[in-house]
Amino acid sequence: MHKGAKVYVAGHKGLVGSAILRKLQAEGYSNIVTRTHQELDLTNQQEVYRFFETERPEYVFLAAAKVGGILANSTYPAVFIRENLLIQTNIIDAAYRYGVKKLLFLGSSCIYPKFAPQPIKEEHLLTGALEPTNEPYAIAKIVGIKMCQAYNKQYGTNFISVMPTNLYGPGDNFDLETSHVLPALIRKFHEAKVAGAPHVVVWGSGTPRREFLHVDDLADACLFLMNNYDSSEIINIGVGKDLTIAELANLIKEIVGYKGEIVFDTSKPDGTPRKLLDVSKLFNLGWRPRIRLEDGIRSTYEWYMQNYT
Ligand SMILES: NC(=O)C1=CN([C@@H]2O[C@H](COP(=O)(O)OP(=O)(O)OC[C@H]3O[C@@H](n4cnc5c(N)ncnc54)[C@H](OP(=O)(O)O)[C@@H]3O)[C@@H](O)[C@H]2O)C=CC1
Ligand SMILES: C[C@H]1O[C@H](OP(=O)(O)OP(=O)(O)OC[C@H]2O[C@@H](n3cnc4c(=O)[nH]c(N)nc43)[C@H](O)[C@@H]2O)[C@@H](O)[C@@H](O)C1=O
Repeated sequence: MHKGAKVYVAGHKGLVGSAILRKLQAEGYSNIVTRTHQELDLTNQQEVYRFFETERPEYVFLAAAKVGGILANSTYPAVFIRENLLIQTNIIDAAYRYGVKKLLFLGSSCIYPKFAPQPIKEEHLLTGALEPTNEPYAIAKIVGIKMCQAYNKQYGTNFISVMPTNLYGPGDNFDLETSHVLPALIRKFHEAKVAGAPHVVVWGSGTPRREFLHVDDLADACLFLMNNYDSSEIINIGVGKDLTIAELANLIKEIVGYKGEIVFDTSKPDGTPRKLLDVSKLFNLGWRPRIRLEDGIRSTYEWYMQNYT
């Protein structure tokens, strides 16, 4: 991408889209196109075609999606499969019809089988059954990958698919019903500290392992791949290390400065036991994350305090 190229960031108000937008602006890209959800409903095919016909973006970051944590995914499976299929199908097809030079599709580590060998390599896709709590969402993401590959094969497009691990950072969703674990625990420990509550409830057994990547590192990797990766083969984005939910909870407890107890609610689902990504393919291209988990949690906690309290 040259600095004057017309770049469309779909989902620029979200966690990932806003980080990509910040990164593009910081790098001096001067011709960025965005639309809010209110201005353009990406589930509406006619509106999406009209937008691409009028704006003619050259590059697309597809970071618009219906996204949520384990509870939202298992409570609203129909919404997650429908909206994700529509959004990605409309954008990928419009990108082909209106001559987009390159598109980057954001998948997720939940596309891999529940019991995939760890760390999970890209070739483990479609080698086993999926985790039930987010299967409809994962299936939509797999369709997105296959659609990019099919369009590349049949139409000669350059649509790449990247698979990030669990993300966090400024702009995250802190709603306790729909968020992912890391922002949820920042909020729970903070509110318990302020209220002087004796304990904080952490869902599940605390034993599942998760890998966390700061969204500014993810945005950096997305720009790197947009500029340096041209292949239909999917590519993982992560840090190469994970920790248990109990370890994460203790780390956040310490950073927030909460002195009470942690109680595990085993009536809530654990989800997949582990999904550590094998990131050797990305690292071999020369990319590395920069933000340590502890530093990233500290700055995200500061962002939360400035924006939510
Ligand atoms: N967060 C994570 O841990 C991970 C995320 N990813 C992937 O990264 C991508 C972005 O996720 P993330 O930034 O976390 O999600 P967010 O929910 O923070 O952002 C998604 C954005 O898409 C917009 N959007 C949703 N539906 C529509 C629609 N119908 N029309 C227009 N805009 C819409 C949302 O707007 P509004 O809020 O107004 O609806 C929001 O701004 C997704 O593809 C996700 O699968 C992958 C791995 C992990
Ligand atoms: C990114 C990824 O995100 C999702 O998968 P997930 O990793 O299972 O999501 P999660 O962050 O919500 O939970 C991680 C673990 O943490 C535990 N946990 C403890 N306490 C809280 C808590 O308070 N909130 C939440 N949400 N989880 C909690 C929780 O029980 C689970 O064991 C999918 O939507 C999937 O689609 C996807 O792509």
